[in-house]
Amino acid sequence: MAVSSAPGKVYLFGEHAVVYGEPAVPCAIELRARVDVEQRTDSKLRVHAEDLSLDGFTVEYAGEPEGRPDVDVSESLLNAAMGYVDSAIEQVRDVTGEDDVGFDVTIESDIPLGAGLGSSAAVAVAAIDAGTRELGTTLEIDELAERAYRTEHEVQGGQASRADTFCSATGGAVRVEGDDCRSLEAPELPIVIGFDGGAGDTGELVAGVRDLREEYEFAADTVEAIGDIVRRGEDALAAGDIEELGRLMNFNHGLLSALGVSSRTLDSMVWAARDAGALGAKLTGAGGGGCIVGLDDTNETETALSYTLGCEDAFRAELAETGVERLE
Ligand SMILES: Nc1ncnc2c1ncn2[C@@H]1O[C@H](COP(=O)(O)OP(=O)(O)O)[C@@H](O)[C@H]1O
Ligand SMILES: C[C@@](O)(CCOP(=O)(O)O)CC(=O)O
Ligand SMILES: [Mg+2]
Repeated sequence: MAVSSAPGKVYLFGEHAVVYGEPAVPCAIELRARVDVEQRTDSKLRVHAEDLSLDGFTVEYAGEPEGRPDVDVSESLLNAAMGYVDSAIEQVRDVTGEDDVGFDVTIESDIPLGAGLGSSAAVAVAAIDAGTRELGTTLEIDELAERAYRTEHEVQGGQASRADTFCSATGGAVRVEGDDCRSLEAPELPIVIGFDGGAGDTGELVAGVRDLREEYEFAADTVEAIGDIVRRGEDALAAGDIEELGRLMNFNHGLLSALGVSSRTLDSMVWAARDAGALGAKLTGAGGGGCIVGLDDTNETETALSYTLGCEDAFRAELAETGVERLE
């Protein structure tokens, strides 16, 4: 058996725009997905994913060729739920050339699903890493990140960036622009997260921004303006200017909101954080529902969020210095 874990992330800046070649700066956080992979004697794939709960059902499912789980939900919901693991295992088969190999895969994760904290990337990175090691191949981190990116690309309907997967594989703060992925020096950041208990469908939200960009020139300009914010943000990060970082995060949230990916609860958590004195606050990840990220080194934001209608959980997040961890 091989066991790997990989962290989730928050976006300081640049989600969505990064899909169209603008830069983005995500930052790995100490919430992890852990994946155990054990080779089977047959070619079946069985996935135990106790956290995989969508619209109130929890499944232990077997991927192809054992068939779909017997649960009463739509095919598309099920595909969205199972897609990342199935596709990660396909990458393991592809990179090792062992097309007919079967696995038992067990996933345990601290990262809420579909909430913008990169659970999909963490699961893909950890699953590919453990799966390849189970077959005796240890991938270089860059290759691992690339393979995990292909998983996200496939499941998100052909549109994804390398940001989440590179960040999860390497840890720390990173900068991603197209296929140029690098690590950044980052100061200690007082990260606070608010979670509305909900989720957004990454593929759908990405498609929504794509349609807007195609229809309106000003939406395409908005995406480019996010790129400008990210470039300013990098300077602020390098200078350790947290106040400027906060202002830029606020601006970034406004533009994401204009692109239609915020929600009432995300907006109210963002405002609660700002009213409490956060230096900045924005949604993180695909949006639609899920998490916001704020910067505040006092307890005020966390406290204010915990009293905010629609906020289910508020907590501080530490930067994860290490990306993938090879546990067994
Ligand atoms: N603990 C888990 N077990 C199984 N699959 C998971 C787990 N966490 C995440 N996933 C996969 O990732 C998907 C959520 O990814 P996504 O919509 O991109 O949101 P995010 O990456 O922001 O959490 C889930 O639908 C599921 O397919
Ligand atoms: C919206 C996007 O920029 C980030 C999605 O992040 P998450 O899956 O919501 O954590 C999509 C991508 O970069 O592939
Ligand atoms: Mg994701």
